[in-house]
Amino acid sequence: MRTVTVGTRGSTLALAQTRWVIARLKEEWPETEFRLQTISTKGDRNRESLEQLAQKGDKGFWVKEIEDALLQNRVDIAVHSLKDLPTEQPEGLEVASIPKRVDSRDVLVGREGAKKLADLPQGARVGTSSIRRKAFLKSYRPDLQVIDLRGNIDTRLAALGTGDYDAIILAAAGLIRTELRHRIDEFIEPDILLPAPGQGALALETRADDDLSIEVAYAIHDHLTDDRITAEREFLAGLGAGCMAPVGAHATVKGGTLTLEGWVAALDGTHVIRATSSGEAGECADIGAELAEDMLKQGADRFIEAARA
Ligand SMILES: NCc1[nH]cc(CCC(=O)O)c1CC(=O)O
Repeated sequence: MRTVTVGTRGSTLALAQTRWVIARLKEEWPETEFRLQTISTKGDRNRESLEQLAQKGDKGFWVKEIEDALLQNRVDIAVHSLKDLPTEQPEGLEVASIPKRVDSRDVLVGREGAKKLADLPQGARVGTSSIRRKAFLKSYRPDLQVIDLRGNIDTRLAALGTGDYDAIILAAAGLIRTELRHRIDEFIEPDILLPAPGQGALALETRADDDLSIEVAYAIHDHLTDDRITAEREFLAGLGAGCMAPVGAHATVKGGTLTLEGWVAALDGTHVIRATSSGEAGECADIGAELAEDMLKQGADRFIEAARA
């Protein structure tokens, strides 16, 4: 029996999504043995300074050590939240497979009596560490106090219990995958809070010359998800931005036509540039690149620069 080692971070979410991936792979490859290997990343160890890491241009702080393990043959397939994976792969590695996406929306989890974004009292305290969520929330409701909230899902849910926050905003996918769907009070529609590029999707990364692992991973590839996230990520890359930018992107496909919506915001939410672009789903990369160009012409670069400074 051949053995494929699957590597991921040690967080509850990383483990849940990797167990799901292994179960799906096992269905496709019943004769293969899958071994789960956890790897700690800089992002796991430096929770306090993610913004600093991002500002130094250190984009891969959730994935670097896992990519090293791939390159050194310690793991064969790496499972990442696509949202955390830089838009370019290092030499020798590739994204071999994009499994079917779950819900890409952001959600609100509230305290007693604070169960919907629109119904939060004037000046309510909302916890999130994402500058994208912060900017879009301030644009929608300038009265809200957006307060920094870091850590993994368990830490953030626990913070809600301390009374320091009226509500927190998280990705639906993280709660769904860790069997915490019952904690969701509101799914926030993309016309209010446009999700991060790739949110709710996973990426299976392999060595570019490891044909066997590529074949194994590709068995759970989902073409529709791939078209959508390709458009979203090309948009992000075209803006010259990374996962810590005030940028949202969300693609949908209907009858072969892909529609990509993109937003770029000022950090304080006082300005949001919004645009959409559509075309044949097969042209997903071009649709993303064109939307980025369009947004840069509209002055989006000053907001991306401001976020970097
Ligand atoms: N940056 C952390 C991160 N990376 C992926 C997810 C959620 C799962 C996903 O978007 O696929 C989260 C947590 C969150 O944003 O609430």
